[in-house]
Amino acid sequence: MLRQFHKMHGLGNDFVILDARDEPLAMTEALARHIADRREGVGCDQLILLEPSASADLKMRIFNADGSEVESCGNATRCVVKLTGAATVETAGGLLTGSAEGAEVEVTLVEPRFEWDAIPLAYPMPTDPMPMGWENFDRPQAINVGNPHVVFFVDDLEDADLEGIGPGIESDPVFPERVNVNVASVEGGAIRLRTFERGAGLTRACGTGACATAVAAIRARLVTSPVTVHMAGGDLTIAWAPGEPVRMRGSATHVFKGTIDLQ
Ligand SMILES: N[C@H](CCC[C@H](N)C(=O)O)C(=O)O
Repeated sequence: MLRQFHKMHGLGNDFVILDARDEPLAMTEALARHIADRREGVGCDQLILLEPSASADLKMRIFNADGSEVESCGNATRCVVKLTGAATVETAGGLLTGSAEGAEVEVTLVEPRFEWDAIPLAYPMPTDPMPMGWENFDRPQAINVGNPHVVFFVDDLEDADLEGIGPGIESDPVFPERVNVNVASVEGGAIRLRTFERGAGLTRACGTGACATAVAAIRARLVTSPVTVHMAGGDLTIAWAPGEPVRMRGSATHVFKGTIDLQ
């Protein structure tokens, strides 16, 4: 069975987007893993499936490269808004709004959650910061921005062994739904960020990671809103104040349209 797809990326965090609004497509973890495979499939960090929605212009389902279906994806939301012109997007992490403004896309995500059971954590504990450590990464803030994140602030980002320590934190039993791992430094009023993503590993940028990290830095009075977040793939501008949803602005790039044989 041949299906058309769009290949897009948000700051190097790349996606295969399948539009199933007119022609349903039964997605499985195995099929998502196959499409995301960079040798036997098309290759992407996340597979994005568009479906009809009763509450928004469309529904966006997100599957990590390991096949796991998750609640939210910031970079992909900008790509979907740019590709479809949708102004409202239903996701498992909440109802999002977006608009394309020239070369950039502005997306409003959800209001961040901070309670232990909203992250979620396996048992009650403070989340600002968590009284826990993993080797030389300790006392992170835990924040849910539609999906779960922990944020570690360090002095030397290059020295942080995120590749080595990330997998153990991602799958620590204290995170029953696993977690996205963010390590950041604050320099000159801006944030530099690296993210080890749940279900995808190190990516060149993470939109929800940038949102969670900006919220953590604003709460800790390390920066003021709006704040620029620098990542390997490029920059996002994040705005937030307590009691508000998080707003993200950045690019979204269409690379090519293709056809895949789903057998
Ligand atoms: N790995 C994330 C989903 C993709 C998030 C990221 N690509 C973004 O731009 O927000 C999770 O399991 O919650």
